[in-house]
Amino acid sequence: MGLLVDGQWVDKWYDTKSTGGRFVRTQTRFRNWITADGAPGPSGEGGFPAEAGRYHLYVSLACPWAHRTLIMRALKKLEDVISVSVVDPFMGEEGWVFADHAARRSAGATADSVLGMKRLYEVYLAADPAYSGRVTVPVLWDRRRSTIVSNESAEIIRMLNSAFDAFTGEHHDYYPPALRAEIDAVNARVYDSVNNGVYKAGFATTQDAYEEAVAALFAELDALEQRLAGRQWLVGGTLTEADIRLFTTLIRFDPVYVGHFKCNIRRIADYPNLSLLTKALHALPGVAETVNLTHIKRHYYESHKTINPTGIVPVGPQVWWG
Ligand SMILES: N[C@@H](CCC(=O)N[C@@H](CS)C(=O)NCC(=O)O)C(=O)O
Repeated sequence: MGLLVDGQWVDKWYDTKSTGGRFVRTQTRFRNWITADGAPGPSGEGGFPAEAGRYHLYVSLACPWAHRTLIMRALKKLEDVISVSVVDPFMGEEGWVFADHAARRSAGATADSVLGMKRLYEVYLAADPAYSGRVTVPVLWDRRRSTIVSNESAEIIRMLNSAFDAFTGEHHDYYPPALRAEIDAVNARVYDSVNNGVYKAGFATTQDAYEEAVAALFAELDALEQRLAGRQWLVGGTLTEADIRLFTTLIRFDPVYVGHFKCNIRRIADYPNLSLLTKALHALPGVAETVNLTHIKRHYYESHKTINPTGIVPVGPQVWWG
């Protein structure tokens, strides 16, 4: 695991010394938007019009942020419009690598079918030879301009939701204007305490930082459980991106976050309403195919050597969501 500094790969774990043992996520760098007509989006520059066969997603099946993009691609039926490459689940000293370069190839991982690179950081360097920063998935690549459109999952799912309607028969809006304020409010809480909260607990290097993160995480899970009493979805009686964003953490929770990240006050299986939400999303057409428990468990337990030095991957738990 590492990062690029002025175009050079440096093998380095997260630095929590300067932040009192707290894990602080860095800001995402490529922030352009694909739009229906190529007009600029809320950030970045224009010139990325929606087209079939032009854009490519680099993902990890282990990663909850990348998982959002795969779910949105499946729900919007964009499989034939946007292609995908999948990195190997093990993130070692070279960071994310593609299947043909992996030490122990895992079913479901692929080669880089666009650029033929061995390592994901080479894709970043193809976009910017002097790039400095973390090399994360997901990455949305533009074949035409040979650059990265975006590496911010929250924005990529909105592009997939709204820009490609001319190329799909599936027009459900997962971020409808009338619900945006409420979706944004739910997303903000879920992001801070749950999606990122599990990482804050797991990557903490002081007892205080860990306990603070776990307390906030379970307070928010308890609040979400209450919110879901008598309703199927988080916002507005309809499936929205807020549900998708919560789901990718929920599905990893019992198999990984309870043990590996020590988020063990309760399991999601102990929350009836959160369990129902997990099952409902998993049952949607195309979603189960985006869930790969082998990649999920292998990535976390094998890659984070400071947390799990033996690299042993637990056998359980039994799957309860479908
Ligand atoms: N803000 C990014 C975060 C993505 C992210 O952190 N991905 C993780 C995998 S779960 C990653 O690639 N980490 C590599 C690293 O930090 O070096 C997003 O949501 O798209």
